[in-house]
Order: sequence, then C-alpha cells, then structure tokens
Amino acid sequence: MTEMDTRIPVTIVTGYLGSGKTTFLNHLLKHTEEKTALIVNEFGDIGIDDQLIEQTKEEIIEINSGCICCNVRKDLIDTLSMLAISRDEKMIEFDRVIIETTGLADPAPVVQTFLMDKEVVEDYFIDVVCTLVDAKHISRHLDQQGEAINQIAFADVVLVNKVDLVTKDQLTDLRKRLERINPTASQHLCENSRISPGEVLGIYSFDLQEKLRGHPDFLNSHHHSHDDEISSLALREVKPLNLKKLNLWLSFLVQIQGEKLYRYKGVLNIEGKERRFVFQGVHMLFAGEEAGSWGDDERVSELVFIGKNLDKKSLTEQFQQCVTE
Ligand SMILES: Nc1nc2c(ncn2[C@@H]2O[C@H](COP(=O)(O)OP(=O)(O)OP(=O)(O)O)[C@@H](O)[C@H]2O)c(=O)[nH]1
Repeated sequence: MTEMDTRIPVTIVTGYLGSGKTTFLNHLLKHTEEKTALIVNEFGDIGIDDQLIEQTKEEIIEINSGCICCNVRKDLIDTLSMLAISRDEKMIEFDRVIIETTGLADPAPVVQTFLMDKEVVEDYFIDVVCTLVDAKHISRHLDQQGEAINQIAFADVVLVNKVDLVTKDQLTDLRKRLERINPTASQHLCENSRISPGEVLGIYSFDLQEKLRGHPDFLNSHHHSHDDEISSLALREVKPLNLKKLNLWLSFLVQIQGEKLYRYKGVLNIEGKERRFVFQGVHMLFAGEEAGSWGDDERVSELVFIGKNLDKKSLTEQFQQCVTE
C-alpha cells in the first residue's frame, strides 16, 4: 500500500470461538464515521450473527455455506468482486470492508486471497488483521487448536478481551505467552471489546515482508483442514420454547459438557415473551436476555452448538423437550 493507494482498505477480524468478534463489530460500527461493508462468515448451517449485529447503515453480507478459509474461498472472492463493481457503479457506498471470520478460521488463506488473487489485489488492500483473544479461555485453546495459534501469529493488532474474567497475574502471563507467539503485534486490553476505532482502523499495519519472515511458506498454496472432532449442530423450531425447561437443560448440559462446548448461541422464541430472546455461551459461561423485537420476521428459534464430539442425537432430543406442548 502506498500513500496514493486508491484501493479499498480491508480489516480482517479474527479470533477463536466466543472471543468477542461480534461484540467488537457492534462497538466499532457504532463509533466510526466510516461507511462499512461487512462480510460475516459463520461455522454452521444457520447464521445467527446477522441477528446479533445491531442494524445500522452497513451493508451486511453473510457467507454461511462453509468456512472462507477453505471450501468457500471462491464465495469470498465473488462477494468482494460484487462489492467492488456495485461501488464503481455507485449502487452502494462504502469506505472499507470488514471481514469477520469464523472462530475456527485459519487467517492465512484469507489473507492470501488479498495478495494472490489478481482481481482482488486490483481493488483491495489489507489494512490490518485484528485478532480478538478471550482472556479466560484462550490458554486451553492455544494448547489444543492450531487455528488459535495461527490467529494470533497473523495478527497486526491483538485485542486481549474479557479482562474482567481474569486476575492481574493471569493477564501478565497471558500477555507474555501471546508475545512469544507474535512479538510484533500491538496488544490492547479491553472489556466487552471496547476500544477506540483509531487503534484498529486506518493504521495500515499489515506488513507482508514481516509475515514472510515469520512464515516463509506463507504464499505457497495453503490447504487448511479443520479438526474433524469439532463440528456444529443447528437446531430450529417454530413452536415456542419453555424458558424454565431450557434453563434447566442448559445448566445441566454445561455442567457435564462445558469443557467440550466451545460455543453455543441462539435467537429464541420463548413462550410468553414478546421479543427475541438472545442466548450466548462459551464453555461453562452462558447468559440470555431479551433483545430486539421480531418485527415482521417469523418467530422461529435457531440455536447453534459448536463443540468437540457433539452427541447430536441427544442434543436434538433434549432440545425438543423444551418445546411447549
Ligand atoms: N464477561 C465478558 N463477556 C464478554 C466480553 N466480551 C464479550 N463477551 C461475551 O462473550 C460472548 C461471545 O461474544 P461474541 O462477540 O459473540 O464472540 P464471537 O467471537 O463473535 O463468537 P463466535 O462468532 O461464536 O466466534 C457473548 O456472550 C458476549 O456478550 C467481556 O469483555 N467480558
């Protein structure tokens, strides 16, 4: 990128499951003047994030048919091309593209797309790769998942989030560990992903030469495959759910399976509640609250689990028991 570069800047937001990416985007979009086109990629058949991103002036495009770091890279390229053409034709207006990857994405192939695909390179450049870190849970993910390490290794900016859930000593140890993985990224501490947009937007910190020093084979073709033991289950139900039964089930579930439940989230139609009920969990921590109104949308509950060796049959049956008679 040069000072005269007229291409569209791209921010890649990555970070392991539940680290605070969507919370970060909501914060960022509220506090920036820039017009943004947002590309959201989710792991799983049902996209929940588009309902969790507060509607503002942004263009939001979902890619849910797979993970953009592997089987739907072509969809990403097509989406970028469609956006660039629509912008040229003045059909839509935006200053920047932000891509939220899935929590299981390896950022390397996504970054490669912006360096290797001829048409993409003509229209776009990477401003920054920003990685969210869940201060409470990241250590176990770093011990077990290569993606979690790569997400930190490829970051230009690391946002160490959820600092409210750890002690000062834990935070100091974590920061040292992150620095060993990536000594050049800037680190910021935050709670609820709150950070000034100026720390992450328009800083032009993506440096290919530096990435190549750390990962000399970075530009070689990169085949990424996910851990087969991690899968997702999407549940959908039009009949209302009983909140008491649901709470009992989920409390029980996280007690016995919290360790292998990386992420679960849903937008639910609860009996007796006028509004959408948004439910979110990461390992053993979960919470639910009433959120926006349904408006003209169908009142349908959608719940997604992402975890290791999920017993999909039991989960489906247990979910059905929460449906009202
Ligand atoms: N205690 C605490 N909770 C947080 C903080 N930041 C986010 N959360 C909660 O953590 C959960 C996950 O946050 P998200 O923003 O949805 O995380 P994500 O990275 O988009 O999750 P995936 O899309 O599943 O990868 C939500 O319930 C948030 O409210 C924080 O700083 N402290």
